[in-house]
Amino acid sequence: MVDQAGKDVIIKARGVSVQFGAKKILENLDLDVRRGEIMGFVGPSGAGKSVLLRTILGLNKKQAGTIEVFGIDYEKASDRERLAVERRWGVLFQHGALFSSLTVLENIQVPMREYLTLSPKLMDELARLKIDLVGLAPDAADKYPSELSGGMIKRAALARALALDPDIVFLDEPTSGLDPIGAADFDELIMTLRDTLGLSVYMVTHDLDSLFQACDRIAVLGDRKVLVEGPLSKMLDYDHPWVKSYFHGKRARTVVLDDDAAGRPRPNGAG
Ligand SMILES: Nc1ncnc2c1ncn2[C@@H]1O[C@H](COP(=O)(O)OP(=O)(O)OP(=O)(O)O)[C@@H](O)[C@H]1O
Repeated sequence: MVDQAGKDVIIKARGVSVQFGAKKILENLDLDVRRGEIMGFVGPSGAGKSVLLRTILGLNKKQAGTIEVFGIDYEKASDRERLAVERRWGVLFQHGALFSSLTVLENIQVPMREYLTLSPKLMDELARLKIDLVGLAPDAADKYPSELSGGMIKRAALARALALDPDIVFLDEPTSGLDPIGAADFDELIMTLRDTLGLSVYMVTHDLDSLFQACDRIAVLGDRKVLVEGPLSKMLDYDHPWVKSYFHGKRARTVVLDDDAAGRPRPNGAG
């Protein structure tokens, strides 16, 4: 699948509607996510960012529309096709969601046990490679989640999301709860993974720093659909009350000014 710009599209949603009882959350929503990009999803609280993510993953039912991931309509797919799709995506749910009774190494091996048939020795080796990939020290392998800092939990959860070498990872508020330095480090890691592995990243976030620094494109959810999507420069020019107040608000100005002070170029032609 390629879009009008000739880019390879790995998630294509058309006319998606989701409601709970009488409450419409998403209505006639269209979306394209391209291969190899970090796409950030923002919007007011309750706009449906998590609902959209869960709907793409097949965890919520939709009332109308189609969603194709890697060209496969997950809802209509056979068990075999579903399995093939699930092996190509990784998910980092909000708050990390590691199993507290398992070590980091064992957590990372959960998807391996579910989807692959590997020897214990090979699984250990692979899990240790993932631990290294996300920048955790080797001794993190034998620690339990309760022994880790917030930033380490996020990295361990990311290592688990990467366990099957996915083409795309879904991240739900990955930097929430991290201090600014920890959050910036996590963003750096995500960008490195995109660059080195060609990973596509679907990231729900409230973090303006992440949007300004890490995202190639942004989609704003509001009024039950994607209000606007594109690079940051497009968000900055977009005439909608919420988009304006978010991208030109006091906090956004601080991010831009901090960037200027640090002499770093702003990505995507911002400002
Ligand atoms: N399983 C469900 N049953 C009923 N209502 C739901 C369900 N899941 C979500 N909702 C409702 O859908 C709306 C959108 O929720 P969602 O969590 O997607 O918002 P969000 O944009 O992710 O918000 P936030 O930024 O606060 O995380 C909310 O009103 C929520 O109460």
